[in-house]
Amino acid sequence: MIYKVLKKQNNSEMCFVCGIHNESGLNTSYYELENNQLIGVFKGHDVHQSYPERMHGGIVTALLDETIGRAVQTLDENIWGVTVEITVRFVKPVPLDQVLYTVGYVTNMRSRMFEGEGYVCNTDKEILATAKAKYFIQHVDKIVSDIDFVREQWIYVDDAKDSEVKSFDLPK
Ligand SMILES: CCCCCCCCCCCC(=O)SCCNC(=O)CCNC(=O)[C@H](O)C(C)(C)COP(=O)(O)OP(=O)(O)OC[C@H]1O[C@@H](n2cnc3c(N)ncnc32)[C@H](O)[C@@H]1OP(=O)(O)O
Repeated sequence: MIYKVLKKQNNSEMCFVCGIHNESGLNTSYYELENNQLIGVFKGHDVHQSYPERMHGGIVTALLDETIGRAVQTLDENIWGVTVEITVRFVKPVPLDQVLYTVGYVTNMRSRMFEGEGYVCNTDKEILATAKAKYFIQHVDKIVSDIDFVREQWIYVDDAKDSEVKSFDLPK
């Protein structure tokens, strides 16, 4: 299925998954899609490996955690959460040095918690890992208390290549 991009989400300064200045991180770019799903585009490198040529499962988990957690902002950009539970199924090895997608969406929204699901796939639409996760909703000033995170470290990155990113072909 092909889904149109509605909006690019911000990046952070130093988050392992989306931090633009985290040199060991994945530098993931996130786009909100027309079906309320969120897609992250990333590429792993040798610093992210477990066995040679495959991404570490903990890093795959971090990707899915962040992607599902961010997906809530496709519904309301002022909702922030912290993860309380995540379950991951590693379906196939996640390769390094190739562009891959991580997709997340909310499945259940309540007043203090939300739940969601997600997956990692390759550009041939093969699913490599899936996850379900649960988040506790908190005000961003409570999650990050010593700085104004949104004002100081939540950054819109206007990458030249973004204007070419108009849609994604996904498995579901
Ligand atoms: C930078 C880029 C950003 C990018 C954008 C954002 C993307 C986010 C994705 C990444 C997020 C992370 O990795 S966050 C990092 C990992 N996660 C964390 O650090 C969370 C650490 N845990 C905590 O801070 C705490 O446990 C809290 C805040 C979640 C809850 O503590 P608390 O406030 O003391 O409250 P507590 O009484 O324990 O629980 C409150 C209620 O929630 C329920 N509850 C608690 N845990 C669970 C649970 N697993 N499953 C069911 N229910 C639960 C309790 O039963 C209780 O219900 P009742 O009895 O009141 O009914």
